[in-house]
Amino acid sequence: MLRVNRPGGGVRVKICGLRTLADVDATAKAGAAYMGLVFFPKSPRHVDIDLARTLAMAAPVGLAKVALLVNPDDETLDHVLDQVPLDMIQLHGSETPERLAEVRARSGLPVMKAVGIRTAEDLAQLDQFDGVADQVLVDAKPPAGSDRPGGNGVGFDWTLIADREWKGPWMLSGGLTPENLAQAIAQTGARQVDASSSLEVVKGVKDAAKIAAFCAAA
Ligand SMILES: O=C(O)c1ccccc1N[C@@H]1O[C@H](COP(=O)(O)O)[C@@H](O)[C@H]1O
Repeated sequence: MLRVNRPGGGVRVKICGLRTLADVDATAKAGAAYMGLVFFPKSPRHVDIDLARTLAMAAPVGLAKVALLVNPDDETLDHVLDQVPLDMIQLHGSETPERLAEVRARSGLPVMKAVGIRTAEDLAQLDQFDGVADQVLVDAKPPAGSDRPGGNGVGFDWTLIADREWKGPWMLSGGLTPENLAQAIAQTGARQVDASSSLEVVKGVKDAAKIAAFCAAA
């Protein structure tokens, strides 16, 4: 079975939804590879441009700064790119492969595309982006009634991707916790993982001990 993003070391971690300098510090100290900044006003993890810039400027070398955007127009994209030093864009809306290519060209950055999975029918979406996006973020579909496309703390049936042969790099997310991470990795073969909700004391407020526990579990 071919698994492309298996560099041979440990599993790389993304901690998403950072909102304070203490979060950046905890994420760096725990050994995460990526930190995510959420630019989605309906999210409890939303950061405005000034805070995002402050947090990104505080990231040490080796901690990649990822901007999470949902169906951004060019004006929004340019504003974020002009103000915040970034290493990657995460598109978490209903962007098409064509829009992804535009965002990559406009930003000059690698683009990770989130795909929501609930049933086997959703795997067609993965086929659309696997090997096309610089990374695919394999997330759970939001539950009915949610006002955001991710960050809901829900998972999906990992057996749906257990035997998949990947064309490009990918990352697993959706309801991952320090407690279920080992099983998620064993079942899917993921070499990169992303979490947000389970690492909070209340929505939008990260906990350094939980961040450390998640990275240790990875
Ligand atoms: O975190 C959010 O609020 C958010 C808002 C809009 C789109 C995506 C969001 N978060 C991403 O969702 C996944 C799963 O998060 P969780 O661990 O289940 O809470 C994660 O990749 C976040 O980057």
